[in-house]
Amino acid sequence: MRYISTRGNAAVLDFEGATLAGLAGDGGLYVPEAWPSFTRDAIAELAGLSYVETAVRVMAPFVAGSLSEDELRDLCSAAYGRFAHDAVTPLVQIDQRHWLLELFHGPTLAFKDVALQLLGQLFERFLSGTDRHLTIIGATSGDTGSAAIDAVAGRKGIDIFMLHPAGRVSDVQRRQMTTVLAPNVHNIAIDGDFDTAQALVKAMFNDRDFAGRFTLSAVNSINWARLMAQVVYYFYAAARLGAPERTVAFSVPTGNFGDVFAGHVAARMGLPIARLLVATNVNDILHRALSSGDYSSASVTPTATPSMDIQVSSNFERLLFDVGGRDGAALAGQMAGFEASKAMRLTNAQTQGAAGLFASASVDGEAMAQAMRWASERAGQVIDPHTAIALSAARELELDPTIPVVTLATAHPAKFPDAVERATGVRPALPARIGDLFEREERFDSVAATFEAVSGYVAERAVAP
Ligand SMILES: Cc1ncc(COP(=O)(O)O)c(C=O)c1O
Ligand SMILES: N[C@@H](CCOP(=O)(O)O)C(=O)O
Repeated sequence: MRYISTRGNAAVLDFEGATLAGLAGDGGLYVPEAWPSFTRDAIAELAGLSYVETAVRVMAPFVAGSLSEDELRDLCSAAYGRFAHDAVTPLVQIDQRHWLLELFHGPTLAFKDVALQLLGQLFERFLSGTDRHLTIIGATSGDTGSAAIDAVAGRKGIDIFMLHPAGRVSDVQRRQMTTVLAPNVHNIAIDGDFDTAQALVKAMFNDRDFAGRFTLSAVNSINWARLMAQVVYYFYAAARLGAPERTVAFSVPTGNFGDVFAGHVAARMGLPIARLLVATNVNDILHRALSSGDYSSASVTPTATPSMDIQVSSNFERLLFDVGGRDGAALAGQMAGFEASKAMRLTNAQTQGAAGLFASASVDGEAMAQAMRWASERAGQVIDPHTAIALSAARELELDPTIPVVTLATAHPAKFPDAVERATGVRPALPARIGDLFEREERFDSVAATFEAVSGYVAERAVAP
């Protein structure tokens, strides 16, 4: 499989190259040159397979040329062996129509573990036998950070620098990052929001002088391997609900557009998906873009769903590329305009190309709390606020009522105990394996949210290749 940049002007790479590079050299994002295609028979065969076998079938075409199926199976077994549920991502029924796909049984209690546990294995595999040293730089609104840190802490040949917005992640989220004291882990609190952190990370990748001094890599969903691993659970869930004979809809709590883009990839590969519902909180740039073509960024409003407090969604670029005619040069111009003005209009091709599959909704705090109460009263399910945003949107989705709607449950409720308690009266406890989180020592540095300060901090500590 070959990977090309959404902006059409970067080296074409194989899977290993795209995984290690993270961001493309022209500022774009890597995508497969063509989508692999699954027949109906191949989808039907997935119904009885374990998560690991499903993962091997779904991901094998994407890693072809870089990993054999047996190598991929070994990496998946190691990655998913650390999950606390045998099904890895179990489905839970709430009522006749609604299901939850629980994606939070990994080590750090959010869906990010599904991809990042594998990415940690991939980094180790691609670095083994070389003397390369990776400098990973990432930005987090709370969940990517801990999942990435857990995946690479203590690994040889890797340093990770993780930027989080000070005061804008939950205490559990922050401690899950800052209590990891491995010497290759560097937590940086910046005075700003997630968009600022993400822009600083991209600026470091795009600064030739800085990037030329280190072997930079990414753990955010700008890294194609992240999304590839997330495609798997769409197949896994749909196969269990009767695909390909039965179509399924998915409601996805959305911020950086990675998780829902993975659903788009599954649909491109032939999975019969009736609808992908993009559910945002009041930071609704994606809802505005999909419903009216207006992709203009406003300032971020802090909410009870901090992981989705995002107004510039990295992976939306991948969708615009894919549904807009795959014209890298045109998209490079469009993105340059957006980067300058923080506003753009989608082209007709982009709007219409997205409309066939995507629907969207913006959900406020009250509707989120109601969804939490409904899940608790209807099915005894205590859900996290991000999941509740998507469940609330799912309940309003206009669709043939016989089509099952799967809401992606992206985080364990114990990551956001205050919001859950406010809505339901129940204070979810941390699982025993991290029960002592609040007694652990924390370590992080506060750094000014400027390119000079953050790149200087990284440069002082990073290892040249
Ligand atoms: C718990 C949770 N739900 C939903 C999202 C949004 O996912 P995405 O950024 O892939 O759209 C995030 C952050 O990424 C998250 O941490
Ligand atoms: N919600 C995310 C934001 C970063 O998203 P990513 O999927 O691009 O890593 C987080 O928890 O950090």
